Amino acid sequence: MKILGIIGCGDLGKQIANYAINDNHYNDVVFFDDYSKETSVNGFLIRGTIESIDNSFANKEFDELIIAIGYKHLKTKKVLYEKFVNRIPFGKIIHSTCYLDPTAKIGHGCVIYPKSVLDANVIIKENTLINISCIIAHDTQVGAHCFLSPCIAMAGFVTIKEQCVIGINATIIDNITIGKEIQIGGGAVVINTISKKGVYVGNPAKFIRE
Ligand SMILES: CC(=O)SCCNC(=O)CCNC(=O)[C@H](O)C(C)(C)COP(=O)(O)OP(=O)(O)OC[C@H]1O[C@@H](n2cnc3c(N)ncnc32)[C@H](O)[C@@H]1OP(=O)(O)O
Repeated sequence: MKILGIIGCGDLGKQIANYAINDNHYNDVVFFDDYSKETSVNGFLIRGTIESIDNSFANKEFDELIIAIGYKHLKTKKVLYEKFVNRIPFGKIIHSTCYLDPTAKIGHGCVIYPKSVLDANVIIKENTLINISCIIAHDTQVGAHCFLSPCIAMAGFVTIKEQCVIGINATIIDNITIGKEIQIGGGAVVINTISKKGVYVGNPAKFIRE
């Protein structure tokens, strides 16, 4: 009996719970949430707030943790990961419909949604979420605490640093580096390395604001 603890019982938490159970990664899910007034969500117990996580783990109420906090709050997602990583094991869900080359490495706390493809030597660092149908080509690295929206295409030897948000259907050509805390808009085409923090949109992707 393996139980997943999920931080955040919103839409993202519900999706991850669905994959956890219906794709056979865990036998049960419990939630921790600071805002919900409910006692359960979709039939899964809300055990308490984030403050109750340590006690709950000590009482063996769950085995592994995953953080379901969305792209607007990646800093919080990082802070929570760092708060718990040295005392509670983080889980990982790679949906069974994904293709992963055997050389690809996925960090703890990651969730890879259905039909994504991760080719040879891809590295996904800890606590990162990859949405449906992303294509990540060989030798590309995605940093910790990132959020990749659906249908992103990344060519080979791309490096994405930590806490980046990549919008739906963005394309990133090969040998590009995207620095930390950068947001790429939906449908953008990134053809140059980007290091200044901020939001970039269009084809070719250009800076629009901090
Ligand atoms: C499963 C899921 O749902 S996962 C989530 C998927 N969602 C996404 O991928 C969302 C991606 N988000 C975007 O593309 C957003 O438009 C952002 C974050 C890039 C920008 O949002 P905002 O800061 O609110 O920008 P705003 O809407 O004010 O637009 C600013 C300017 O940039 C332009 N712009 C905004 N987004 C884009 C875009 N994706 N491509 C091209 N131009 C864009 C606007 O037309 C506007 O131009 P103007 O000043 O000439 O009128």
